[in-house]
Amino acid sequence: MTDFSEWFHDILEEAEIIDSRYPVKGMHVWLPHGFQLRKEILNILKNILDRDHDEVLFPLLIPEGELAKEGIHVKGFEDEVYWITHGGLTELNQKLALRPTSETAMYPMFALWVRSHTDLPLKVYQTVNTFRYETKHTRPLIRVREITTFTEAHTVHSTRKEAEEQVEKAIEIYKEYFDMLALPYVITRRPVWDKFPGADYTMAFDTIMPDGKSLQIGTVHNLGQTFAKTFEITFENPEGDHKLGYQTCYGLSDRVIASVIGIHGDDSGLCLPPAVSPKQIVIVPIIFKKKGEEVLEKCRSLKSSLEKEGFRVHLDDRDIRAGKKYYEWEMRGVPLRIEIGPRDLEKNSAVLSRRDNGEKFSANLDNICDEVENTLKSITSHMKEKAWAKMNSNIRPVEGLEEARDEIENNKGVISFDWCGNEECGKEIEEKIRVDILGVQKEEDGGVCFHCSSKATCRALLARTY
Ligand SMILES: Nc1ncnc2c1ncn2[C@@H]1O[C@H](COS(=O)(=O)NC(=O)[C@@H](N)CS)[C@@H](O)[C@H]1O
Ligand SMILES: [Mg+2]
Ligand SMILES: [Zn+2]
Repeated sequence: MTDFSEWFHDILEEAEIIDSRYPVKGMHVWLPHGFQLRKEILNILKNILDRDHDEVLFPLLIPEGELAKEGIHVKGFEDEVYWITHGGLTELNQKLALRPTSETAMYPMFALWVRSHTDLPLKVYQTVNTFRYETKHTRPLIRVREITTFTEAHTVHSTRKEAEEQVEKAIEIYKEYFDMLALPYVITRRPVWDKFPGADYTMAFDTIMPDGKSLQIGTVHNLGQTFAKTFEITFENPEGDHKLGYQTCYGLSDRVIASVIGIHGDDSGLCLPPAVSPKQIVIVPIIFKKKGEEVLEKCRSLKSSLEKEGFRVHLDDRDIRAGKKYYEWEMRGVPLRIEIGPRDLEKNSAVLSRRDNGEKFSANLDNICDEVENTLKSITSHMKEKAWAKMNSNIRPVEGLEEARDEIENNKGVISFDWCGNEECGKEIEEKIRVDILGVQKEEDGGVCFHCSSKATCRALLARTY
């Protein structure tokens, strides 16, 4: 883990997450193990969104005319959009964009769907691949050109207040989601120069990767009425007047998977939160000459009773050394290993071994399901505590720009500081010490800006970012 970038690339290969040899830069193949991890991570999110959103699916291709309608939005994406110009040998009379995100695919349809206030609030989401011709250094899962796991939610409301409330609800959804993945985060309001193109304001979730650089792992945008005006998303209110809708959208990507791998991983490999590990438990029979068959029998019945409880279990009965199995399943991040040998048969017990802290203890087979349930729960809370403690130790308050420069040069991580909030001061800070201002963490009067010494209006965060 001393060289995180190398560790990250190596583990993606060794744990068979993706194959990055695909011959298009920034696009990779999901391998079976990685695809299962991605599926479990997506399931958690879908179960939360499905409570009060409808899942939909929009076309990948967006006519140039629609994409170009919202000036600020298209300006923000114009150098990232992939274009389709031909169908076979026939040149298309209108270029088609591969969606970089789906506002301009969805909102012409929202204009057809939304007629009356009774059609609101409209709350849909889709999990699709989106395409962005990223010119900065691409990295698997972190900065890709095909964002394969892009979950975007889009909502329409009848009042500004309700849209603002939806932004808060989306923030709660992301908190619940990241908590289940034991991922720590800071939440800030992005500076105006770094908000989503076309949004009134952007709330962002950032985490800190092991190399001290921050990674934006989720964003929630209040779109106000900008897109409603452009795409004529209007509704008839109870008094019969035609009003413009108020919108929000929020999104997550492959970066969530990158964070689960990077933040919880260690020098033994992956360390997966039980909620998303493709296999939560691996049973390893300790076979000697005598009693081999009985041990295997016991392992099989243990597997089926755990599976009946809904756990994802693998029985590794390959004829290879147990040590080799331990290495492999620890590298693949399985949270809990259960060993059963002849001695355990006599005592009707098994040895449980935790991947997160290496703890080994024996448990009675009669109440093994409760033992497993409780152990997996304590693994999740331990992983969460550990990750939050590490992140919080990497957020340091400083009094001045030079101190911030030293901190960032020596430790990277996140710096918190008193800020005046205005643009040219913020941009000067970013240029002078080569950082990004993540944004405002808390509105807070009193104190002076740590750079320009004018009145501070907030507590803000800055970092070197991906
Ligand atoms: N090139 C990329 N590779 C991986 N993830 C990315 C990439 N670009 C953006 N993301 C992730 O996608 C999230 C949503 O993207 S976004 O531009 O901020 N927001 C939107 O596109 C809005 N339509 C909400 S879905 C970001 O928070 C970031 O975590
Ligand atoms: Mg971008
Ligand atoms: Zn200032």
